[in-house]
Amino acid sequence: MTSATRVLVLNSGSSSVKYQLLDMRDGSRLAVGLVERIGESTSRLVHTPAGGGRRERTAPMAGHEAALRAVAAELTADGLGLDSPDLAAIGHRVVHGGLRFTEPTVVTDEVLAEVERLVPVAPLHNPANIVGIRTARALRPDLPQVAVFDTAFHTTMPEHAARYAIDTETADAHRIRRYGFHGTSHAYVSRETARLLGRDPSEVNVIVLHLGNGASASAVAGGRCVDTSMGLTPLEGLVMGTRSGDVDPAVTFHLRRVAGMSVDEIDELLNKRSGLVGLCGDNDMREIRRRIDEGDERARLAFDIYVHRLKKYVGAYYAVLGRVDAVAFTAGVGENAAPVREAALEGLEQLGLAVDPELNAVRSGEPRLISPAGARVAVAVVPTDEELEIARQTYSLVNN
Ligand SMILES: Nc1ncnc2c1ncn2[C@@H]1O[C@H](COP(=O)(O)OP(=O)(O)O)[C@@H](O)[C@H]1O
Ligand SMILES: CC(=O)OP(=O)(O)O
Ligand SMILES: [Mg+2]
Repeated sequence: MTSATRVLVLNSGSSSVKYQLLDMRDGSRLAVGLVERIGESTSRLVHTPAGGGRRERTAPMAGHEAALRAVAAELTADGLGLDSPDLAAIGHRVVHGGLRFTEPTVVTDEVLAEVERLVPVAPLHNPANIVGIRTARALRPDLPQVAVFDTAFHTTMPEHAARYAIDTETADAHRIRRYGFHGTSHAYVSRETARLLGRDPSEVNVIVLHLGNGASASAVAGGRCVDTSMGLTPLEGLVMGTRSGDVDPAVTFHLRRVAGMSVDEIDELLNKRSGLVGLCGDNDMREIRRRIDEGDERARLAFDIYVHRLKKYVGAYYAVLGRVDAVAFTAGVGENAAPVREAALEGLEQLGLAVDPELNAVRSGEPRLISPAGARVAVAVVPTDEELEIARQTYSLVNN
């Protein structure tokens, strides 16, 4: 038990850090912020304390350690420094936890070594998470650092969904299987969707579509994940901002043998130069919609490919679940891009799926229904809150 009631959450991405300081007595935010373009000369920190007064700084930050030290300085300037006795713990998003981490975990040297061992299967994410943990630990060695894993929610997937159909001995020797990611978001959003419907999560089947820069779909039956679109790494599944999602694995052999690309070059191509950016040069859905409105054909095709893949996963997870109570759209694209929601469900009326154009056009930060009154399946927009969920899990671990 601790009398301290605050939790700092760090969500370190490949070139960014999102952070929030929360008071767990009521879940309120004391400060929120973001550092972008880490490693470039134009790194930018945007910090907003609870009372308002947004501050923005542009200064080169060579890596995540420099970024976190800059964040700590901003918090100190607001009297919310990391040295505060009110801080109970620091919660970290860790993307890959393999099979071992099914619950939030207090970080020890041994835990850190395991997260390090998983770097090859989350090369864009785990290294940043590790630096985040090390830096936070150096700043407050006495405080519990808690890792909350993206993979944890998906560990309930049955073997027939988690295994690839490849030679079992080879797969087991190298722990090759589908792990799934964005689990904190899929867990939070599926629960919030049940709440929106006024029902208990154990009673509802939900298809969650987490569409951010990285994107994934999941089938959640009675609160448990039964399938998800990301696999061994966050590359499989939906078309994303810069990642290809599903391709025939033979594409990689072809690029190696015929195009003469190295494995690292192919990795970079599929993770960073594919998806929307590879198709049309832009990865931001706002820009793509603007270009479509101007008659840009490449942007139109990129949008159509994105939506076609999404629709296929909705159909697949409908079949996996058998009965679907709700489809929930979340994250940057899912929460904001009405044309994506409309196009993804277009023509699925036979499945009881439809979007009401007027409700779909509403802009709001609140969970809301966008299906027509009386629809067989609820379609919802449910803003995700990975930071709040990480803070809750962190606080509950250190407080019990
Ligand atoms: N108003 C908007 N309309 C359409 N798309 C948006 C809007 N705002 C954000 N997005 C999309 O959301 C993406 C970012 O989503 P987000 O969930 O924040 O991603 P991540 O957490 O992976 O960085 C942007 O790249 C953009 O495509
Ligand atoms: C796992 C993953 O894809 O995360 P993000 O969307 O933050 O890149
Ligand atoms: Mg995200």
